[in-house]
Amino acid sequence: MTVAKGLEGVVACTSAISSIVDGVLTYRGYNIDDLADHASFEEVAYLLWYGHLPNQTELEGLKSELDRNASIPDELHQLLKINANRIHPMSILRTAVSALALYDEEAENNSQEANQRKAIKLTAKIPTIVTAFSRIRQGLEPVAPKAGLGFAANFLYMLKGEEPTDVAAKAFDKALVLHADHELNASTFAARVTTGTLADIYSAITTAIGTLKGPLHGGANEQVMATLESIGTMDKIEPIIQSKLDNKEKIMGFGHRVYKDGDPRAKHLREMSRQLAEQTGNKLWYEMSVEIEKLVVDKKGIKPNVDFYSASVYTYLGIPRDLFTPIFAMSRITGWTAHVLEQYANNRLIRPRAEYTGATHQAYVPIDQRK
Ligand SMILES: CC(=O)SCCNC(=O)CCNC(=O)[C@H](O)C(C)(C)COP(=O)(O)OP(=O)(O)OC[C@H]1O[C@@H](n2cnc3c(N)ncnc32)[C@H](O)[C@@H]1OP(=O)(O)O
Ligand SMILES: O=C([O-])CC(=O)C(=O)O
Repeated sequence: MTVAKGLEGVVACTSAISSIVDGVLTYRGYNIDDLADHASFEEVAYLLWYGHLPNQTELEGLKSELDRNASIPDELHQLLKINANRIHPMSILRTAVSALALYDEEAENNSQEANQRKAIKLTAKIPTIVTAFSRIRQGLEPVAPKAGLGFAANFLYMLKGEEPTDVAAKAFDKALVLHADHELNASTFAARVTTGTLADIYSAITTAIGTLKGPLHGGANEQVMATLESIGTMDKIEPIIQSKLDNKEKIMGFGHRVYKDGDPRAKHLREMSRQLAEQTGNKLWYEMSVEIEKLVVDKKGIKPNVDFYSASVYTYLGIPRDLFTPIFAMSRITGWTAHVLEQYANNRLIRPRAEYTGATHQAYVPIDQRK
C-alpha cells in the first residue's frame, strides 16, 4: 500500500462546486476575485447551491427564505443561557446545530428538496445562534433578526443591537463571500464522509463544525488574533516571530496544503484590513500583520492564508476574537451544504484503507495471568 500522509495529493471525489487550479480559486467557474468584488453573499450562496447566479427574482426569493427561517426555537435560547461563559462558541454552535434537528420535522427526510430547504434553514439560523450566545454571555438580551437588512448586515445588527454602517456591512459581506467554499478542505471532506453513509444533513454539518474548529483549519483565525495581541507592539514582532520559527512553532494564518504560492483570498482581506485600519484610525493590527507577513515570507518562504488578515478585519469590525471561527462556519455552511447535496446526488460510501503498523500474532492471555 502507498500511504499519502494527511491524504496529500489524493483526489477523493469529483465535484462541480469549486476548484483550485494553478492557485486560482473559482466557485462554479467564477473567479473568486470577481465574486469578491461584485457579488453579495446571498448571490454566492445561490450560486453554490443551484449552480448559476440568481436573477433578481431568484435572489429576492432566497433573501426572503433566509429572513423567514432566521429565528431559533426558545429551547435553544435556554441551551445558550445555561452554557454562556462556560463553553467555546464553536462548541456551542456544534451542539446547537445538532439540536436544531430536534425541532425540524423534516430532519430525517433525505429528499433533495428537503435537503435544499434544510440548507437554507441552517444558513439562516447560524447567525442567530452565534449572536444570541454572544449577547447572552455579556448579560444582554438577544436581538431578533430583522427582515430586509441582508445577511451580513443582519448579523452585525443582531451582534451589536444597532444597524451597521454601509462600509462595515459591505466589508463583512465580502469576507463571507471569500470564505463560502473551498474544494475538499478538511471540514467539507468530513461532511462528505458523514453524508456518504446516508446520514442526515444535520449530522453532516455537526461533523463539519467540529472539524472546522481545530487550529490547523478554521480555528486558526482566532489564533492569529491571539498571536497579534500577545505580541502587542511593533518592536516585539521580530524577536517573537524569530523565536517561534527557531522553535519550529507554526505561525498561525500561514501555509496551506494546496496553495504553495499564496492564497488568492488573502490579498482581498489584506486590502480590507488596510481600509478598515484607516477608517477606524487604529492601524496597529494591520501594520503588525504586514510586518509579520514580511518576516514569515522572508525567513520561511511561507505565505498568509485566508485566516491571517481575516483576524484584523473582524477585530476592526468590533467582533470578539472567539467568534471568528463561528463566523467562518456562518459562511462555509453554504459550501458544506452544497457539497452534502452533491454527495447525496452521486453517493458512494467513503471508506479508505489504513496500512496496519501494530503488533501481530498476539496470543490471548486470560486476565488473571496478565502483568
Ligand atoms: C482555512 C484554513 O484551514 S487555512 C489553514 C489554517 N491553518 C493555519 O493557518 C495553521 C498554520 N498552518 C499550518 O499548520 C499548515 O501550513 C497547514 C496545516 C495549513 C498545512 O499543513 P501541511 O500541508 O501538512 O504542511 P506541513 O505542516 O507539512 O508544512 C510543510 C513545511 O512548512 C512548515 N510550515 C507550514 N506551515 C507553517 C506555519 N504556519 N508556520 C511555520 N512553518 C510552517 C512546516 O513546519 C513544514 O516545514 P518542514 O518541512 O521544515 O518540516
Ligand atoms: O482548503 C483548505 O485546506 C483550507 C482552506 O483554505 C479553507 O477551508 O478555506
